[in-house]
Amino acid sequence: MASQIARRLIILGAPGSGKSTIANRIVKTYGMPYIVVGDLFRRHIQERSEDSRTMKEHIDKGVLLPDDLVLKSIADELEKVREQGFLLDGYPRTLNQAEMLHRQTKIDHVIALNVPADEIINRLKDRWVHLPSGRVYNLLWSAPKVPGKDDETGEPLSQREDDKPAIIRHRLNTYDKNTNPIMEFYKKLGVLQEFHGRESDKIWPELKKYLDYVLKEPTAQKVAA
Ligand SMILES: Nc1nc2c(ncn2[C@@H]2O[C@H](COP(=O)(O)OP(=O)(O)O)[C@@H](O)[C@H]2O)c(=O)[nH]1
Ligand SMILES: Nc1ncnc2c1ncn2[C@@H]1O[C@H](COP(=O)(O)OP(=O)(O)O)[C@@H](O)[C@H]1O
Repeated sequence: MASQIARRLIILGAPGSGKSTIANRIVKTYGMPYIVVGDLFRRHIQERSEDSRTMKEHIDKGVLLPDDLVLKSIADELEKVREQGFLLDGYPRTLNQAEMLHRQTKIDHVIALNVPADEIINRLKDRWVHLPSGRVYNLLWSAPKVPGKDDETGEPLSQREDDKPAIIRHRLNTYDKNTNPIMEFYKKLGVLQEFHGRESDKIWPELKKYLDYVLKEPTAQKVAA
């Protein structure tokens, strides 16, 4: 079912909490454009485009990229989907990013995944990705049909540099440091909804019930004429 009115959604969560996994189910169910900030940077790095060196240096060490570079990178993508609405994954990661976005684009719903850290660390050691598409697999939980190969293209899967345990711990610390001010920001705006759990298959039914309700409500931003 595609939502008829532009809805602007954000999915928040720690690295490895299942944002991409859940976001793909949201996109399949409600049919809105899906912007994955991390994949955007990985594409820049693969294409060796402008700023790709800075991006690679930061990402391989699990260090957040400068706020202004991030907003510059996603501005064009958001502009392209302003009318249809979108699901944004991987932004904001700092309060400043949330405030900068709020000045440009009002967000209708913020979905926050809350998954225990031990569960996340356990998952990420088995995360394999198909870099060109951003498709995500897990050797124990959602393995590819052919080991090491992407289900759709048959191209090789790889593990991300920043999924190494030491880098993950750093990224989780960064997330813990930054997340409360961002959650408070969206709580004050009355758009935050948190979902707690250890498994995406348990979080999804509750999240879908919530979205079925809110996406039917005509509360979304009237698309600017
Ligand atoms: N064991 C397990 N793995 C999961 C679950 N949900 C997602 N994953 C896997 O955990 C890893 C992180 O999920 P991902 O969607 O990439 O999280 P993101 O970093 O927040 O986008 C991937 O390998 C997923 O396939 C789950 O409920 N259980
Ligand atoms: N909004 C952002 N602000 C700053 N850096 C970011 C942002 N989003 C992604 N990055 C950079 O890209 C890396 C990978 O992000 P992402 O693919 O979203 O990780 P995950 O899917 O594991 O949460 C981050 O560790 C960070 O270095």
